[in-house]
Amino acid sequence: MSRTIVALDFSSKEEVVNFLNKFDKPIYVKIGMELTYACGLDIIQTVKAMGHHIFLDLKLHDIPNTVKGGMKNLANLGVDIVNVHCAGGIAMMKAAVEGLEIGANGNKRPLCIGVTQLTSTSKEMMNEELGIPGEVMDSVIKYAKNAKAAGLDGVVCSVHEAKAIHEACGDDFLTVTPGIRLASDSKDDQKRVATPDYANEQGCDYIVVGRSITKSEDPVKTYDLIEDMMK
Ligand SMILES: O=c1ccn([C@@H]2O[C@H](COP(=O)(O)O)[C@@H](O)[C@H]2O)c(=O)[nH]1
Repeated sequence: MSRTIVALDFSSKEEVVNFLNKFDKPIYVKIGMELTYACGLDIIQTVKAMGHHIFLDLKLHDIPNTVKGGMKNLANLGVDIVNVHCAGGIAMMKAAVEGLEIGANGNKRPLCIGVTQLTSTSKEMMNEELGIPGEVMDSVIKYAKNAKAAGLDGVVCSVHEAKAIHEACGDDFLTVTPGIRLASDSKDDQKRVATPDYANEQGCDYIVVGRSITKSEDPVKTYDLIEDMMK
């Protein structure tokens, strides 16, 4: 299966269908808050009917009981991955997994991963604005270990932390890495960025790519180029 997850950060079903119609094979896509808030969860069935794999990126972050209830209702949508913010703590992450297991009712549950430090967070921002001292790496590793202790299947992190996470949490603990840019791209709002070849070198399990593909002149060509770099 493809290790490139394309972020469908669009605001209408029409844009999504036009974009996906360019591809002649199933791909892995990410449905986040922009698309969900515009189209509702029904968009999942539209994308699934086209044969694509789905990472539902709603980043749940609330008290444990609320996250458990939320996950119970996300478990049966047929998506492959869901997520929470690790900042919600171990009890909240455990509740997320419990909710998924209840909702899946004996069927295979979606994988659940935790967002560590957002790839738009720099060391300066983390230290000064968020009040978390030290290196981003240390905070990310702490969150990853908590996620593993809570029974999560992996984390969202930047490429720069993926290798250390595998060392700390094991090779089968998933690292899903956004903040991917081609050498010629601008960084936009992302801070901890890397190229697809570097992601591959660092052993990232999946990369998440949005604008570099969706805003490219030829999205399929750019997708294929990125996929080649991940081989
Ligand atoms: O730490 C994170 C967590 C999630 N994202 C999401 O990934 C894509 C990246 O899009 P680009 O256009 O390639 O920057 C986007 O949907 C984010 O919500 C992230 O970037 N960083």
